[in-house]
Amino acid sequence: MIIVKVGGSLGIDYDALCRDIAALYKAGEKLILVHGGSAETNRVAEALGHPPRFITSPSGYTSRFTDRETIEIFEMVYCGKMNKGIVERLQRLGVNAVGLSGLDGRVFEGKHKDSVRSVENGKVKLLRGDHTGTVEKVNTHLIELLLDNGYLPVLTPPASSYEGVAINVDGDRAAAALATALKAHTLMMLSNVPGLLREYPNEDSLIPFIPATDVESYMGFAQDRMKKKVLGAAEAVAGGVGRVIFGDARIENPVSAALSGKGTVVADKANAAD
Ligand SMILES: Nc1ncnc2c1ncn2[C@@H]1O[C@H](COP(=O)(O)OP(=O)(O)OP(=O)(O)O)[C@@H](O)[C@H]1O
Repeated sequence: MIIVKVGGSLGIDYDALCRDIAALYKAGEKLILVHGGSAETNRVAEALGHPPRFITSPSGYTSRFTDRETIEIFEMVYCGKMNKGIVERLQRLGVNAVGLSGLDGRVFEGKHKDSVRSVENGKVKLLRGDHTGTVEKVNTHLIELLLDNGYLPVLTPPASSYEGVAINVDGDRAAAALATALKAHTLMMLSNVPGLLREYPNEDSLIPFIPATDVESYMGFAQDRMKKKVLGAAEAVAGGVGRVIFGDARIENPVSAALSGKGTVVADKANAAD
């Protein structure tokens, strides 16, 4: 089982990604696709007159402040335009893809965090009315039903809170929780960079390998949004996933390239070249 998480940053080639996924699926590979949609959400939010607001937590993680209006815009883009765009591409390629958010069948569940701490001008502020959380539970039953019947699940945030409220969750960590729950041998996180860069944004400074026992010590190379990917990778390998690969989604055959070892591979030495 391979879990492919593709981001929503500018430059990602969804046509190339879907062609590659369709070929692998037809060759008998069991795959699940998880996707983001951040850049398009920012664009639509601006156009609707409700521009995005990003906050930095005291521990240095960046996230989107998600009030009720923002979660509705988020759903329009992630569950609507992005999810159906990918499902349509896969259907055209003859793959019976089914698009679901974490709310559907409560595939992704977690605790609703209504207030969040944000560092602004050196001061910590408490902001209320946030619709965010972290995936704590993955309900694999619906996913297994789909996989067992030949469908390819295409999943996206938001998740469901335990009370059934939509919550914005990080897609990388949701994919890590899914890979752990399904005991996937490979989780890949594809984005608009070749992998984890030692000197971001210098693309020649790619870190090719990170030992699974030592992921946290590479956290210092990741800035802003990349931190969640490194955190998700650490969670996945700690949860028993064989290897995590940070790969490039701007290229032809992005999944096959990552499978062949391109990008940053996080694994025990033994699993690195599965
Ligand atoms: N050391 C680093 N190596 C590589 N990328 C880095 C590094 N530090 C920061 N980044 C940034 O992290 C970004 C990837 O994270 P981002 O969350 O934007 O991607 P995504 O997964 O495509 O988005 P989405 O939230 O829509 O799923 C890169 O585009 C890059 O700008």
